[in-house]
Amino acid sequence: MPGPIKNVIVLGATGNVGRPVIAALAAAGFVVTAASRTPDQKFTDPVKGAVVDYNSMDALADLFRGQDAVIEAFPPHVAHLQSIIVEACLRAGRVEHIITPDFSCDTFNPHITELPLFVPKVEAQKVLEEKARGTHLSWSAIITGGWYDWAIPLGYYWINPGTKTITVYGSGNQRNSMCRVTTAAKAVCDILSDPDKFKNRPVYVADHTVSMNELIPILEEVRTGWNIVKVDLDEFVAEARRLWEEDSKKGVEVRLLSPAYNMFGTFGVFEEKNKYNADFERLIEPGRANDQKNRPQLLKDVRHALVEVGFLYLSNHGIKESTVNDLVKTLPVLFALPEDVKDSVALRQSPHFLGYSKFGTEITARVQDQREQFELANELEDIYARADGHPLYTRLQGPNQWLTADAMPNFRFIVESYISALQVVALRFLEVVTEALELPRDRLVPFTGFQDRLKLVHYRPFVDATLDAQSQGVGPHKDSSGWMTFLLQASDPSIKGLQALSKDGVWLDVPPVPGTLIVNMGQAFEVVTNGVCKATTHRVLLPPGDYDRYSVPFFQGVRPDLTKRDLQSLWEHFNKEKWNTRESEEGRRMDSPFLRGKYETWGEAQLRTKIRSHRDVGQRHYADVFEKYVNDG
Ligand SMILES: O=C(O)CCC(=O)C(=O)O
Ligand SMILES: [Fe+2]
Repeated sequence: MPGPIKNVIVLGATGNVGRPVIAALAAAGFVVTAASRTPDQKFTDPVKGAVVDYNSMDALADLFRGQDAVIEAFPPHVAHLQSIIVEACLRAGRVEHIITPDFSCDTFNPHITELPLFVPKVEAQKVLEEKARGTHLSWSAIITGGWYDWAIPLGYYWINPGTKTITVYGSGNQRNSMCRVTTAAKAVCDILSDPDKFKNRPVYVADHTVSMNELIPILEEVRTGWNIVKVDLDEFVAEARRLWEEDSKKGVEVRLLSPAYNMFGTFGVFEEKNKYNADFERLIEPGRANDQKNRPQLLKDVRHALVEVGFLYLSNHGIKESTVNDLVKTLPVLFALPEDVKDSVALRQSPHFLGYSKFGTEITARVQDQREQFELANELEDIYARADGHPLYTRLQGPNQWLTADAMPNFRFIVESYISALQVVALRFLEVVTEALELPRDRLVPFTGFQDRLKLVHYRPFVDATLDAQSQGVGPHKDSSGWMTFLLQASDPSIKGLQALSKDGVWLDVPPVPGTLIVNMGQAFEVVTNGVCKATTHRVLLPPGDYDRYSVPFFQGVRPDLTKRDLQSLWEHFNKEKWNTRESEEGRRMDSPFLRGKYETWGEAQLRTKIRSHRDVGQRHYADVFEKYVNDG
């Protein structure tokens, strides 16, 4: 039996698969080296950055020395390197396990080589098996289907929210399995934690298996006005063949960028008889919800907390202690930086409202809040700037502003690891919530968006504050930007401040409990559940004294293109007679204005809220709509 896997090197570290895999591995406690062909300054301790040179066997073997596992997260067109990599693993001596660069369609299907884009991958797999046979080296291939989470917002998928187009290939009845990148990243961790269980075989991982004809009514419930385009599959594959041959005649080498490549991939997904195993639902490994014994009690508790209470503590959430501790330790250092350093990433510079806001710039319930904060999000491309045709609110999405590594070494890595870990927790928790509210599996996931936001917050009471005149950390509010909030109270447990408004209208302390996160619902969740689950009103009131309080709320994203009608699509399920619920008078006054407001999409309402609360950003980056949003009552 090989020893447990600890040291892991990821090849293709900067890609769409590499980055989340690295963050998930580091969050799970593996010692990670991130290797890419060009030097990348982004990886800092504890993740080690490294440059990989596939032309030198010696250099490669050196790089692998001391590693227990190699993850190949590069695109499959680099798979001809497999022979060199396996050789280097064997020379390095200790490497026990390789995860191959599949992360796509089922390359173990016997018909797959009919789709020429997969041929190099299949050949690489053959080489791997030949070379590893009889050695201590084992491997796993992760089959995921399409990456719908990053592909859909970019319009790369057959659902294109930018152009509001759904393309249906053939009958539309073919089901296919599809995956989120974070789910695959979690699978990498699961496999490396128990490699024997998964060794020398494909592992099937996916979040959903659906057909276009099943998906269209769901998409239409969530948002109307889709333009549906039908494509004849025979003509489509004939055209793919023609383009592929034309490329061959021209001597095209990097096929990944040519249309024929994607067309064959699409055909593989929509072939009518599942010849290429695009629907692999029956093969998906359990992995989720393995604590069946306690499930009924858990569901009861969660339902009670959501409907009757509004706030809950989440323990045993599975986030690695060091991921939380690294962040907690960073906060005092971060906020102690000189004001000009913090201001180098000022929020006002960012059209995405991501950056630093100093003390006293925020007002809640007409009183100035006593806090400073950094707003961050999972790193997304600024698609609004990149291509025409996206609605203005998509501009909320975009890259973070990072402090330089000199000012804050490791900062980016610590934050990204935490965000990745929280994304996984939030999705797992949503599965429990869905079941607790008696909804079909995956029914709530379509309400969640692609951008999750994180705030790092620092509070200080006024020096002259008294018990009668306490400082307002943040005034009473319901969270507006998230679907669910997962809050980390990141100071000593003796430091209080957070309070929630009970159903009877009494402010209750919500003290920090080590090892837990506090979960509360956001305004969109309240609307979707027809008010059955109230977004609880809360505030931070700082008792007088000389201390600092730190907190880190993570706001799970809401899909910005949701309309009022979309948000009401579950109201029949959440009918008020069946689901008894109540709220205090003060809480009711906090109600979400979205349904009453005049804005059609959630994203536009969000943009309006952001512009109104950060007017400097609004004037600077949204001059055309500034007056309209600020003066609309
Ligand atoms: O700092 C806290 O504990 C709560 C922060 C909060 O409610 C918010 O920023 O929305
Ligand atoms: Fe809040």
